[in-house]
Amino acid sequence: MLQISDVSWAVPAARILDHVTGTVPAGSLVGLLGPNGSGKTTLLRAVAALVRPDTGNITLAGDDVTRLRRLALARRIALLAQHAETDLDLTVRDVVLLGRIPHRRTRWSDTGSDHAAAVEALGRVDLAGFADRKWQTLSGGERQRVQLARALAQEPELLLLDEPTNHLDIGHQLQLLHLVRRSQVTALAALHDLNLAVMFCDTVVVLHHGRVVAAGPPARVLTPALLADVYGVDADVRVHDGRTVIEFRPPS
Ligand SMILES: Nc1ncnc2c1ncn2[C@@H]1O[C@H](COP(=O)(O)OP(=O)(O)OP(=O)(O)O)[C@@H](O)[C@H]1O
Repeated sequence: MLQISDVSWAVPAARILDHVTGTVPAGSLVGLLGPNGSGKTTLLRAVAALVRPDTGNITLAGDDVTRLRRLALARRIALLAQHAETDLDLTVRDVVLLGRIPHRRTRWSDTGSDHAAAVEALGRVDLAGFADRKWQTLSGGERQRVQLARALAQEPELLLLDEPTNHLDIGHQLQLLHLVRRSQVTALAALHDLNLAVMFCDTVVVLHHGRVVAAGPPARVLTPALLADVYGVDADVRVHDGRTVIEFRPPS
């Protein structure tokens, strides 16, 4: 379980995270929602121990993430960042194998099981035939799926996803979140698409100006009043065949 307790972080000009508290129970998928600039990426980076909170703490299965050594962190937490780019001349296989580095006994050699984990992860993201392709030749959506394969090959205890459906067509958006759910990995995902959050997340946490303004099951949290307050949009929330669907109206 991930526990975030009363976390604040500020830069000289602004408080970016303001007393944020929340949990991600083991095996659940929690959606981190909120408008642009509300603090989602910063919170994910704090959970990955890339940002050190000024106050509060973050624990994974009881261990303070800021006290974990780099290798332990890399074994336990995978971060699928928003803009994972490289200029290196890597193949898809090389990129996915990066996820295995924290598990190697020696630093330099891939084992048969590393290769098997990489091939299996590529199959799971629907890119089985791509192992020898050059990273630079992939489309944006293919790159995103390779990065997910890298994160899955890492076999983390916690998966952090920063807008993972960026660049993906609707079929692959649904497939990616379905895959995360089915893998039963404990996951925290920053999402902009609120209907995807309703469809796949066990609970959501809504950030606004760095504060948690609502948390709970998505269908209960995402009311028209909240969407108006936080996103400034006019929306209807309907239930069709037992599924909650959010319909947005154009600004008047
Ligand atoms: N190192 C920094 N120095 C100054 N401001 C920062 C720093 N890091 C983040 N911010 C600011 O903090 C706010 C929150 O940024 P963050 O990237 O966490 O938002 P977000 O919710 O992920 O946004 P988006 O949906 O646009 O990706 C933004 O206003 C950003 O400009």
